[in-house]
Amino acid sequence: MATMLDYINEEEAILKQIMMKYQPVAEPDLEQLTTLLILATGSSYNACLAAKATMEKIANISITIEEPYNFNHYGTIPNSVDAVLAVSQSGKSASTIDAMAHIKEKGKLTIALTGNSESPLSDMVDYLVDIDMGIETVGFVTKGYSATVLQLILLSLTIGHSKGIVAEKIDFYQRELDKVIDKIPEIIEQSNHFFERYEELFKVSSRYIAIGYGPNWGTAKEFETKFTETVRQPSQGFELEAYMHGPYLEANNEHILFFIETPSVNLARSKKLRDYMKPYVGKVLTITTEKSVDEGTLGLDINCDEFVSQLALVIPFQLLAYKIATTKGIDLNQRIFDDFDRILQSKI
Ligand SMILES: O=P(O)(O)OC[C@H]1O[C@](O)(CO)[C@@H](O)[C@@H]1O
Repeated sequence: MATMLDYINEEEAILKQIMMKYQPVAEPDLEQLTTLLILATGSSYNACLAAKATMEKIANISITIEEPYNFNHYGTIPNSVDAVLAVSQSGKSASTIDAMAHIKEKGKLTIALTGNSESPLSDMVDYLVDIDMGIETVGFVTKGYSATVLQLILLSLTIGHSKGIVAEKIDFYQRELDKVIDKIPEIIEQSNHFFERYEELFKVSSRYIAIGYGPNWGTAKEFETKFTETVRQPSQGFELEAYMHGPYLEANNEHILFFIETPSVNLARSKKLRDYMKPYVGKVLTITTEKSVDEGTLGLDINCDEFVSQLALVIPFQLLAYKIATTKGIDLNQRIFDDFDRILQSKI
């Protein structure tokens, strides 16, 4: 039976294959695109949040991401929206399918990004992008998450190309993406060592928090989803400034705080919060694309653009989720809440 770890180890090959196949083609449908509404839930929502700032920057577009169920019941589509993109790795999330069926009637350009070309989503839309990540049988998705982030960034390169955005920008991002993908095996190894260093602490910890900014707000939210699904103890991901508006008041010595950092105008603010919080929590750990400066830092040492750093920085959290769950004695192959989908029908 394939495990989460098997899929984490496949990420480099899958992402490389996606990069190799990618050709920026000008799509007439995407030429006028300036405002995009995205519908996605769970890890797919987090992947969209992680890709949002990068897509906006590359393609000169503005993006809003909505939870499909809420949007379907309470949302409205502003006239300014040019296209609606549904993202679902399995293609089976009922809320995403239902919302898209309604949107179809509104006459907007519809796009789907899914790993399931047999899904009803695929037939429904004007423009289909295959996540092209092969099979992932483990519900706690890892390679599918990373492939979704990459495909979203590549979609923005296609949009940018269709809008006539200069080729240098496309070349630059393709090179940056290749650089990060090449580093994946090393990141997995570094993350393993980091886990071993803190295994005894992780084994007994009961509250986990991750704080990120920009594209890594999405990484923090994916940490939250992954830890909740696997470690099954209170875990929350916050945007840097949002943590300072209430959540810090909960801090105590049972908390492990992960700071997700990469060079940015926001780095100094993250460091300031990190230094402030240190005496009030059990442990402050940093996961950064920079070099390690102390034992509490997992420094990936990748000199990459902030807008592709989310592809690197999520991998330690995927690995830690698997390893911490395992060291706590959780058997991730053992299905739980087996009747959930039958009763709640959140997946078709
Ligand atoms: O991307 P999909 O297939 O729509 O799934 C969304 C989410 O649903 C779940 O499978 C269960 O809620 C999550 O693990 C996943 O992130």
